[in-house]
Amino acid sequence: MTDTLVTDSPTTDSALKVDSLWKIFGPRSDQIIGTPDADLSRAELKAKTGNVVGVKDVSFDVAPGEVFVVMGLSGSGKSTLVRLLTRLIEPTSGTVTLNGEDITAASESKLREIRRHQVSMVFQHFGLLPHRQVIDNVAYGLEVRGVSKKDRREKASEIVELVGLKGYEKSYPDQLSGGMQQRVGLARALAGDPEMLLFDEPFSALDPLIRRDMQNEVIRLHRELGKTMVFITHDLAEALKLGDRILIMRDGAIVQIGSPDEVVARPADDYVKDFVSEVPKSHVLTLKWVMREPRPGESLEGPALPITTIVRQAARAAIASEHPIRVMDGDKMVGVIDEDDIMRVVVAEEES
Ligand SMILES: Nc1ncnc2c1ncn2[C@@H]1O[C@H](COP(=O)(O)OP(=O)(O)OP(=O)(O)O)[C@@H](O)[C@H]1O
Repeated sequence: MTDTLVTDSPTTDSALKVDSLWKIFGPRSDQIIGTPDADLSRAELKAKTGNVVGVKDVSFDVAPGEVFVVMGLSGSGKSTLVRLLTRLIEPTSGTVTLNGEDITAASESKLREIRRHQVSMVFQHFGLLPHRQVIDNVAYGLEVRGVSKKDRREKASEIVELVGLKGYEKSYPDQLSGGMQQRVGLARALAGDPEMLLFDEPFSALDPLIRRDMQNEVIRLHRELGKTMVFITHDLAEALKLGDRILIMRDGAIVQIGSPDEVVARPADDYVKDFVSEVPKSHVLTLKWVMREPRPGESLEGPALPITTIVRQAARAAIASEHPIRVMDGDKMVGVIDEDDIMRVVVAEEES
């Protein structure tokens, strides 16, 4: 979502830190971790013990303001993982730390406080209150918190405008399209000014065009508000579009964590490779992955572009310039790229 290449674990303090998190469903689920059975595949464990691994030894860090996407097919454990983050489901083992607070050790009252003030969730089926107008749906969380009617209406109007629903304050949910209802859901999540937003496949039921609008809306809101976001999806294109980094899950475990360009350029295994095979490479890869050393005698007078530029965005400059583009990492030239190099990426993606 940003042009910044986030490769390693964030160096800033984490907004969210997940450490060796497990969720096993079934009988005696707490007696599996640490035994050889924990190494069995999900199917083998189920056959042997009747337990199902929902989330398997998952660790990751999310930096403040980062958009972190968790992607996987149905059954890969995404919903379980997102619910573990606020302990809507109890972990079997491991820890979740939110803004320095150990969620796994928090009391019930602390958890309620965190869910009300620090983290908001946006679901596919948002569960808007049908007999309440948009404005009161948006203000609902503030009402629960005991904010006065005047103050919560004021805040809710501000947020309604922010998500593009101005004029619909007095409508009821069933008078709105699916996309607009999801905007109400977004507004409701934002009204309490949480530090983090958790999205659980919020746009999966929307038509493709409306879905695209909503994705753009998330990008815009992130730019304006800078909130940390954890976004769950089964859609790779959505993951690549929204994520600063993407965690790919399979059978409850992590297959790869990386920035969109890393995942596409260096898939961790055949599973990810298969996933990304249809992705238009020139839309995702940055110059980092396609630049080369200058050839002897080659002109170094071409325009300079940052190494984080997406290939497609560099194409116009490459075509317009007689000289190769200089690829810059800060002030340092780290390589060059010309029209032919870019064409090679585009042709390769057409062939695949
Ligand atoms: N309460 C439960 N009891 C037993 N097994 C469960 C429970 N909840 C989830 N599972 C199992 O855990 C695994 C992960 O499920 P989860 O719903 O987290 O996956 P998902 O990636 O979110 O899939 P989907 O997109 O279909 O919801 C699945 O095999 C599922 O059957």
